[in-house]
Amino acid sequence: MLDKRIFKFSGARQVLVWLTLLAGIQGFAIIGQGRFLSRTIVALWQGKPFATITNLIIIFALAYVVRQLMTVAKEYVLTPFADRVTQQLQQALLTKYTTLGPQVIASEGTGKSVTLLLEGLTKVHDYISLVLIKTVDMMVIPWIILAYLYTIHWEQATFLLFIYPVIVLFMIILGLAAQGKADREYETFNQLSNHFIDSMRGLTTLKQLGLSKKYADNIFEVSEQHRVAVVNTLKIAILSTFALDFFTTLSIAIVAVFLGLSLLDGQISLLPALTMLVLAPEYFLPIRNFANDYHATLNGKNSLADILNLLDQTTIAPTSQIALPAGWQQQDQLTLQDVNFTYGNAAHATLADINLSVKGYQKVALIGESGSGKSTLLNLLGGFNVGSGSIQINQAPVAHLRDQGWQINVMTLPQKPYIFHATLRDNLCFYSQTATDDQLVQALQTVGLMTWFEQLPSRLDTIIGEGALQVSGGQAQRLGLARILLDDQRRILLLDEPTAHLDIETEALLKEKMLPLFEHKLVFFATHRLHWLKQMDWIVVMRQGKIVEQGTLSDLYAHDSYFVELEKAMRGVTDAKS
Ligand SMILES: Nc1ncnc2c1ncn2[C@@H]1O[C@H](COP(=O)(O)OP(=O)(O)OP(=O)(O)O)[C@@H](O)[C@H]1O
Repeated sequence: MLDKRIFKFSGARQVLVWLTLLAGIQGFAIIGQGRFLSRTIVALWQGKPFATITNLIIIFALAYVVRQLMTVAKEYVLTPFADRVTQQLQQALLTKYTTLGPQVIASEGTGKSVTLLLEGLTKVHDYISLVLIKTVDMMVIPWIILAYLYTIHWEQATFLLFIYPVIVLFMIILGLAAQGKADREYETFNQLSNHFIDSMRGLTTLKQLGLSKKYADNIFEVSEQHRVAVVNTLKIAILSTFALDFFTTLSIAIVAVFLGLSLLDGQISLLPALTMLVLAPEYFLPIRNFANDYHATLNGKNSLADILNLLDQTTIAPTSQIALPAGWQQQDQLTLQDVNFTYGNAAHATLADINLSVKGYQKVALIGESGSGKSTLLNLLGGFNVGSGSIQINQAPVAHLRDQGWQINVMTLPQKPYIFHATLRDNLCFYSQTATDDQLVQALQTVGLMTWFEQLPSRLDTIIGEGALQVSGGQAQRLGLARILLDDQRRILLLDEPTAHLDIETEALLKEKMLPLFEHKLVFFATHRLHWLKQMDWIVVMRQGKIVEQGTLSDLYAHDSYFVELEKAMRGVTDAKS
């Protein structure tokens, strides 16, 4: 039940010491409560004066209050710790997602990532709040009570001692079964989250393909699987609660029978027998509480394990070793030698033996069939992917390009620039935080968005993006371009098929705006559209993660090369478009 990694969090040991201390006091309070309740009953039985009984009742009440106060105190100690840990985990998780990049979201699933960050953390909070108290109670209270019971009647105490491991064994067996069911429940829950988000995102496509009904059925099926998994976990939970209650009640009944027989035989007097009988259920109570909450905390435990496993994934921390004080300049040179890169879950290297050298304001096209590794190489050049091999900037070796000195020079324009749910102003001031409103409007004019802009209700303050004013693919692309236009510092441009989803007219219009942007910049341009190649200085041809050819366009045409073969194939596709 207890994930030992909880103890790695700062303050966990102090919390544990406090909980042990409070549980100890509570153990004594329980004994006091049992002892004085028994004495009161015996005094009543013996018909003692009311004054004697009042004192006994007062002490019993005091013990009861101390017991309850300890419960409150334990929560008082634990809740700030659980709050702090959850907050730390949330921060660490967000940082990790940012450092690991979009690949990790893609491999985990957006739905799961979102539920982990929202619901998962709440479950972890509940788990920490419950698990530590219950575990400490179970480790401390029964043994204090048992030690006291030994002073009363050692035979019955020994019986209670021996029955305890049997109950623990039983609990472990049922716990393992419950863990299996809860794992299945957790798995189906994550599947459901991912399916749901996927279907929501792809709703337009599903509608167009007439598959929305099929997907709705699919979601229903997964939610049914989840429902069955939840019910199965509940069945085990109810069964184990029932079994545990049965065993503990039976044990107490056996103790009661033997105490009764001893009373009849005159081997024990009423007070110790009654104290024993009152305290026997208290002896079993912590383990029953532990078992009852065990099932309630299993999902929290799984979420915690998932979060900690994700946090344990190695990430390469950003460095700040690369010095380009004046930004990327005409004389600067970047060299990649035998660079390899493998995605975490892939069996083979996605990029292999990459050798590439670029200088100054070169325009470099990356071409190759789909899946050949163009985007992966662009991500490596942007410092998102970190591979192995040698990288040099101006002949000085650098560990990787996840470096602030490098990344501060880089701008990217992807296939579909992401439009944040924010004002148009915030969406534009991406690379240039200090741009004035006039500059923003000028940029919108340059990318041909003036007519659209003039119709916006609050102009630059209009909220755009999901859940607000929607923009078309072409408009998003133009906004992405405007982001780049507004920056006059960064001189390295990474473009990942920025016009792939645009019609040929929009592309032609945008090309006009884009080409001047390429001046005085180092440009890496991944594309399937051949007409861009004429404007490029250097062409890198990729195939199955390798650079198979590189050179100027005329160099490549001069040989009967893979490029010519690829070009023919691409022309077959693009001729229809261009
Ligand atoms: N996050 C990822 N995890 C594992 N493998 C990945 C991941 N992203 C891409 N790949 C794999 O890496 C290979 C190269 O993909 P990449 O996206 O770089 O190709 P590409 O040339 O840009 O393709 P396209 O022209 O279709 O965009 C593919 O086989 C792809 O399946």
